[in-house]
Amino acid sequence: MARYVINRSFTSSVMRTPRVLEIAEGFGLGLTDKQFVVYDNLELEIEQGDVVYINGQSGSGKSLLLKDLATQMRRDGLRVTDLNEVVLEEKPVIELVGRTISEATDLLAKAGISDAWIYIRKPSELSDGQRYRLKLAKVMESDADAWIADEFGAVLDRVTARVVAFNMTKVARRMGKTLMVATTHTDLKDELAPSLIVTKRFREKVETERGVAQLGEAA
Ligand SMILES: Nc1ncnc2c1ncn2[C@@H]1O[C@H](COP(=O)(O)OP(=O)(O)OP(=O)(O)O)[C@@H](O)[C@H]1O
Repeated sequence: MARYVINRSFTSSVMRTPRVLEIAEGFGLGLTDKQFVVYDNLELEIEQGDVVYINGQSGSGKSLLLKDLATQMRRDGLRVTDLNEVVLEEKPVIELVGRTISEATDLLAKAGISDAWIYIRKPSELSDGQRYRLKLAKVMESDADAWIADEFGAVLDRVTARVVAFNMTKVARRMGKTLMVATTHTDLKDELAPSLIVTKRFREKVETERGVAQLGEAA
């Protein structure tokens, strides 16, 4: 079990343009620098193989948390594959994952792609949602210790998002990977069967819920 401590705050300084000054005057806003705290000594214990589901409204701090966890894990010597860092070569989809065609179709199916027309297209010819799923297949192919995906399933219709969440959890648990996803959507709890749910509220408020599912339950 590794323990991570997250601290994050920003000092906001406002650029005093004529329009800003007019707005400030009109709405009675003070323009002195203010510090706002996003995380204040948040302690998280994450075990290898955990599924971590990070929720919260837009701007609440989900991406910052994922990035900090990834940084700390890498500092501890863990290998982390981040969906945001996946670069797609401009080749047919079927060439981009797996060592064989059957491995490729299997990984793609788990990521929600099972259409032969998509297999033969290049990434630039895919929709955002198709590209996102292709990146998920690349993440599932990686032999890293932890997989992270921000905006998880955000560009997918909700049925596809649920199917992909279920498959990804299953693969991660089978392979003993730590899976950490962040999204504003709160509808993936059943499919992800997370071992840890982090709900980020505004300012530094955070709720955590552990033990929603034990390793292997979702498989
Ligand atoms: N470099 C920065 N300087 C100042 N404030 C920042 C910086 N990076 C992030 N923030 C602020 O920190 C807060 C959390 O940002 P974060 O990107 O983690 O939100 P999020 O929950 O992932 O949002 P979304 O769902 O919209 O992607 C936001 O209010 C954002 O404005």
